Amino acid sequence: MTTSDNDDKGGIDPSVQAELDRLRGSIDNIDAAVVHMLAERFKCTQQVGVLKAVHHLPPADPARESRQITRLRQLAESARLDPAFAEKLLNFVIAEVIRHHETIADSSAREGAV
Ligand SMILES: C=C(O[C@@H]1C=C(C(=O)O)C=C[C@H]1O)C(=O)O
Repeated sequence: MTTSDNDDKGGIDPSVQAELDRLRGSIDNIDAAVVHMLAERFKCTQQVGVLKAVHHLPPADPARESRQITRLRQLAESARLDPAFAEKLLNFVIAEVIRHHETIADSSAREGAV
């Protein structure tokens, strides 16, 4: 990017705009895929939450999480993604899943008490 990429009216050079639009189109597609993949993942984890509540298993499984983090860090390294970022992202998602599992377990316990 140089100052010559902007015209006198402060607009963006059409070829730069075209490249920006192309890249942003791909970013939008990737974001949509991420949302759809997360939605599918949460559909599965909700079912795991019900299974755990019915069988009185704890909402969190730290041993499983630790295996997932090891695996995801390796995948991130081979994909040239920062492994620390991949770990943070997984922990963020897992924390939300555990919160859901706790809610499912609470409502299951309340239903059992009726
Ligand atoms: C989904 C599960 O429950 C929790 C959530 C996990 C996840 O989101 O990947 C992993 C381990 C558990 O703490 C599970 O036990 O598999």
